[in-house]
Amino acid sequence: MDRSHLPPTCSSNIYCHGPLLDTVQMAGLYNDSKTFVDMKLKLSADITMDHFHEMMARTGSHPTKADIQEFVNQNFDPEGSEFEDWRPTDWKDNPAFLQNIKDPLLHEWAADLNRLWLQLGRKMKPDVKANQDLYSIIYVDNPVIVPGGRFREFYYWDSYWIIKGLLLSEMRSTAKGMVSNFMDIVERIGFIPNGGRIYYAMRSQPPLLIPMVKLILDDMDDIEFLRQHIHTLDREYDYWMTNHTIEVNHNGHRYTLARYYDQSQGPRPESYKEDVDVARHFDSNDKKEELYAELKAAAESGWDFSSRWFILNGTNKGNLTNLKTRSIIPVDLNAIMCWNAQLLRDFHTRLGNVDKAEYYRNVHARFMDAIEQVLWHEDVGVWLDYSLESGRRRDYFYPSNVSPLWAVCYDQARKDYYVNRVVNYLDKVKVDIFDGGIPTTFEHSGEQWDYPNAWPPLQYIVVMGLANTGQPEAMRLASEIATKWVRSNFEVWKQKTAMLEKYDATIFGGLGGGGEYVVQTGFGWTNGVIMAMLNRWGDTITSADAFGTGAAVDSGAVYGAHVGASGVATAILVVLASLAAGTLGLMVYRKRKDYIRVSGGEDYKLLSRKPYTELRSLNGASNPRQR
Ligand SMILES: OC[C@H]1O[C@H](O[C@H]2O[C@H](CO)[C@@H](O)[C@H](O)[C@H]2O)[C@H](O)[C@@H](O)[C@@H]1O
Repeated sequence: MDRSHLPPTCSSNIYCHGPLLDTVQMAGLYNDSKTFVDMKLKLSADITMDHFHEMMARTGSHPTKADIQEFVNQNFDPEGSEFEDWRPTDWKDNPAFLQNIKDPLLHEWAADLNRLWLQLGRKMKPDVKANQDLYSIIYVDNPVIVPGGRFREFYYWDSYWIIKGLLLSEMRSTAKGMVSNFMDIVERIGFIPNGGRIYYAMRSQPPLLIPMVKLILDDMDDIEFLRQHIHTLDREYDYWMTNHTIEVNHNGHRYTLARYYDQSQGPRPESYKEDVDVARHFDSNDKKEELYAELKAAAESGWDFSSRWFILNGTNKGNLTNLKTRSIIPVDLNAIMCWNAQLLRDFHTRLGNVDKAEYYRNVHARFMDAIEQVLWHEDVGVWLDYSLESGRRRDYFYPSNVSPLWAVCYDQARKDYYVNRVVNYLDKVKVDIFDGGIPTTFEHSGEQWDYPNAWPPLQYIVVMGLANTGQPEAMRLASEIATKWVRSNFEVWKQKTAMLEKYDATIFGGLGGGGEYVVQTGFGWTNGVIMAMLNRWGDTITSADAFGTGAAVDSGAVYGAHVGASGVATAILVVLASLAAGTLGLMVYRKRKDYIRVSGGEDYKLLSRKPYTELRSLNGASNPRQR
């Protein structure tokens, strides 16, 4: 397909396309390509371009790395220059959900996580609004909680779990402010970009704004907020229906289903060199542009990158040159679209908009049917992604295969049947054999959304999807997975005093890795997911099993086994052992709290006795020139 008529990733000839971006990014000045595109211009874009042309003329268009570094130093301020100090005014140190957590170590940890919001808040300087052209950050009125590390701006789908956590922390005005920002952005841009930077403005991320509003309404029941923004929610949904759906012919019927897509030219500015290097594999400009589109569509999915989007001879083998994201119908995106339609139906019903409610009832029914007919597989007992290339299912394990449970997009009249089949499926693929959580896939490609990495949002989708069915076997499995996840995250916290964006499913307390940047700390969605799990299972999860090992065995199961085998005396011993381990652990844990680790680009650095307030400035100093 000819893509030459498409716009660049944004109009800025500094941050999104053109010779300056190409020259600086291809010089590889920084360990992380995102560093440069997050820097602030010292002077206007025009003057900066003049300086760039002068530098090119002076060097005969062959500048050395030192020339380019000098040009950047003279014309740009470091990344992070857009923020001013901000302490969330609604933060409190003892939100009620902490009382649900019985284990003393986990209780203390949850209080620490609550404190982490103070490090992850970002408020823009007024100058960003006045001089937007000098910045790549997209101006928003209200402060936001960011994921952390290199992710200094809002991220669309991350915000769902961040808001979940904020509401547990009773930071209602921060949570509502973030949702208000999104409403404003939909009105200004027409949809929500992948993240809060102009270089993300031609692609989105999994559409979770409508579920975010549901979180807000469940917490505050603010019908006026809903009334004020309902048209914006309609608009966001329309954007996805218009730009991301496709007709699928299946068994003689036509179904409308959603996929990730891209409508821009060029590499991702924030990973420019990485994309250009992969594109060298292709000889024509058209083929390179096709690759860039697949890379950007994969980034839109939130799973950047994964063998989930590889198609090679009909399989999921291969590498980034085999990306075919746009040719795959993903279960989770369609489950979310279906869920959104149901939520919009409910919202309009509450507001008395009968016609709109009826419209969304129809949309929801069509998604339910399409998901059932095209994505559900009776013989496998689960939903599977679908390849538009082959017209066949992709029978590979992904946690997203069970996302219709989370989104409640299956026939409720046959709930027990679906839930039993899905529990059997999870049993068959042995999701429970991993010590550190559920892996993203079973493919070891080296990409970050592949084996052995385990990601917080995926654990949440599986766990809450199972738990919310109310079916005993599903709830037992949910509590088992949640216990394992909490303990493994806690193990990392004990070792590094850090929450990570991803972990290693195969190792209890293992760190995630792979992909194109080092594992990041912070971390917005990780904190939100742990808080949600502790809130729900805090009365039963213990930080270690009865033997104090923290091994990935559900404590309830261990307790039950002992009661069955040796009677009440053993049970009492087990409980006493747990309490002793908890108290001892708390003492050790308190001692360790003098240390904080941050990701400093290459690896963890131990920074002894740094108070939390310094963490933010340390995180902001990831520019090598500043170290
Ligand atoms: O810079 C590379 C990519 O980084 C982001 O992706 C990862 O972090 C996001 C923030 O936590 C998360 O939403 C995403 O699922 C991760 O894979 C960014 O979203 C990508 O667009 C970007 O290319």
